Amino acid sequence: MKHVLTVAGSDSCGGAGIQADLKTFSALGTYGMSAVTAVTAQNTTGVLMVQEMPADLVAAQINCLFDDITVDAVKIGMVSSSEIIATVAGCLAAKGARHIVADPVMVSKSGHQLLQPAACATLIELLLPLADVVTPNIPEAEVLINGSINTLADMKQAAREIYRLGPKHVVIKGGHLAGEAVDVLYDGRQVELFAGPRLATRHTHGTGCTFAAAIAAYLARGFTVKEAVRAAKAYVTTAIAHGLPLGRGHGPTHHFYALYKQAGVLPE
Ligand SMILES: Nc1ncnc2c1ncn2[C@@H]1O[C@H](COP(=O)(O)OP(=O)(O)OP(=O)(O)O)[C@@H](O)[C@H]1O
Ligand SMILES: Cc1ncc(COP(=O)(O)O)c(N)n1
Repeated sequence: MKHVLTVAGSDSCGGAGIQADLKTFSALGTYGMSAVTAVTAQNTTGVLMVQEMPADLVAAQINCLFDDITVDAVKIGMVSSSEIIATVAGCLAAKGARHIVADPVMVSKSGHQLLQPAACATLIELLLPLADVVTPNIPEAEVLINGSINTLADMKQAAREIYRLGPKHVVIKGGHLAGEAVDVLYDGRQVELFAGPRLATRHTHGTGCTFAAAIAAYLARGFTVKEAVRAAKAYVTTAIAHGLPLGRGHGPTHHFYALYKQAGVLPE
């Protein structure tokens, strides 16, 4: 079995962050490990409180895993400060980490800032060049290019511009545009589109985390980036289709639908 590490924030309601990543890793047949960068108190309606972990504790979590266990892929989610970003980038570079998927988390679906605005430059400078795949949503891509994205053509152009910042592949997620949910992959040569139906649901908490974690799990299992993005898109679409109507806000995606169905624990 392959081993995948998530470096991200903890989401107490289990829909996004570390919790979404670990569920995704398990659902996709990989062994999940974590380095917690921050603890958030959040539910489906919003983020109430955030406590960053000390940078040396973040470093210790990452280093002790690489010193003991083969890490086949790494997913990076919420890394809120310049100090934490520099620490994570330094540790991963020093350990020669492979298959790095960086999800440049900036603002939660409920509107809470998860990246300090001053840390954005550090994310661009230190994290993007380390990434095999970077997976901004549309508002994040707009910040990275300092421009606006309203159409599929804008997404393709933005993917090219973000590629110039150093990642080996760019996937811009189309969850925030209207129409079909189309994700755009650029590998420095070609643009590929991954389209899926737009599902009419508000239970989309953690879709971006789930998608990036799935790409990391598939890369660990030996898929090419293109194959991993295709498979991750199928995985997140199913997880959204069976999203759980928990709480009063955006409920989480469902990671184990097929398994639970087979086990007979879901109502018909
Ligand atoms: N309503 C929807 N129906 C189908 N697919 C969707 C929908 N919303 C998002 N997706 C897909 O989910 C994945 C994540 O995209 P999205 O743009 O929502 O990321 P995100 O904003 O980073 O998510 P989050 O911040 O909630 O973790 C993409 O593959 C996108 O196409
Ligand atoms: C710890 C953590 N990481 C990431 C997200 C983004 O997910 P979403 O945009 O669905 O709120 C989040 N809410 N919390």
